Amino acid sequence: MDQITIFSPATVANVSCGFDSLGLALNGKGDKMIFSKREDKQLIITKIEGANLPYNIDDNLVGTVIKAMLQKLDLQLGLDIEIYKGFKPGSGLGSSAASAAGTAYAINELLGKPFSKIELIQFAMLGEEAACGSQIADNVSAALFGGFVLIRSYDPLEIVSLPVPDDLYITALHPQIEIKTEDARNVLPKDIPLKSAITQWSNVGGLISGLYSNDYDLISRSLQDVIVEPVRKKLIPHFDLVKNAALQSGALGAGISGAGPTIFALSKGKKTAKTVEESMQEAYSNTEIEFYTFTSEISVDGVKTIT
Ligand SMILES: Nc1ncnc2c1ncn2[C@@H]1O[C@H](COP(=O)(O)OP(=O)(O)O)[C@@H](O)[C@H]1O
Ligand SMILES: N[C@@H](CCOP(=O)(O)O)C(=O)O
Repeated sequence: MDQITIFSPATVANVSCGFDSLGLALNGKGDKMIFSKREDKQLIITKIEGANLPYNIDDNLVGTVIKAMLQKLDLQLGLDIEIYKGFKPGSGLGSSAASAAGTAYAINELLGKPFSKIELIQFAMLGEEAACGSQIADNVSAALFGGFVLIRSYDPLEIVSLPVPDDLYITALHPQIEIKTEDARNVLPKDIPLKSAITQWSNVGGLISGLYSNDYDLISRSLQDVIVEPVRKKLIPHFDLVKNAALQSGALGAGISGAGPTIFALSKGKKTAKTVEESMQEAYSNTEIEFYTFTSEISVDGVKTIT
């Protein structure tokens, strides 16, 4: 194989209660990337559309992921790389993860699949580290596996695929401001009260149980974050306004997508999700900040080959 074109989905990390542990993949929203072998051994980013990102291979996390994979195999490979970003970096929708997971998947395909899925996640996590300083696995695992995922353990890395109830829809409102994941991690508390920890891990258990049993009321009661959201919401203008609008119009729950600023809501059924989207839009249209919204199914597919 001399060339591969892939699609890598946008993802929502944390899903309220599962900081660094839960993630889901979005349907239809994501990045396209084309990797073409070169005669020589150079890695060249030839095109970037949709975002202002570094062309220098050592400054773009795509280069970090490729170099780690080639080094592991003691190989050299020349590539032209085209990156078409479907959404902006710093949006809370896993932009760095879409690039990192898409690159790990594509290079593995070009090399004849020498690596396991867990190894691909580990390479993609190096890309996340290059972007935000931490080897987080939630976005890249959701992007590579598709659906809803749980990071059961970071060391050793263990990913569990969770069921996705048929009627679960996600709505998102993206205020047009950028929040770097690294900055949003720096505001987090180092210690948390035991009472908050108990509430949080009980909600994670409740959410996962609700996904397995298709129990939307249980999912709804569990979509709460008492640890991260109270701190990070201060970085997102009018967060409570949008969250309340989503909840009042029938959403099961709402919260910060990844590190923000995107605000997400989960709903049962497309009709409710559309009503929720309209309410979120209406609430934000009275503010000074530009935004866009969308409603999506949760994608059962992860990164995939287009051609
Ligand atoms: N291919 C890439 N895709 C996205 N971001 C990249 C890429 N290469 C480097 N970066 C850098 O990573 C940072 C974005 O990552 P992050 O803050 O985690 O945003 P997001 O939440 O969208 O993933 C930016 O500083 C950006 O310049
Ligand atoms: N668990 C991470 C997820 C960051 O997601 P992103 O899409 O904002 O990069 C965190 O919350 O810091």
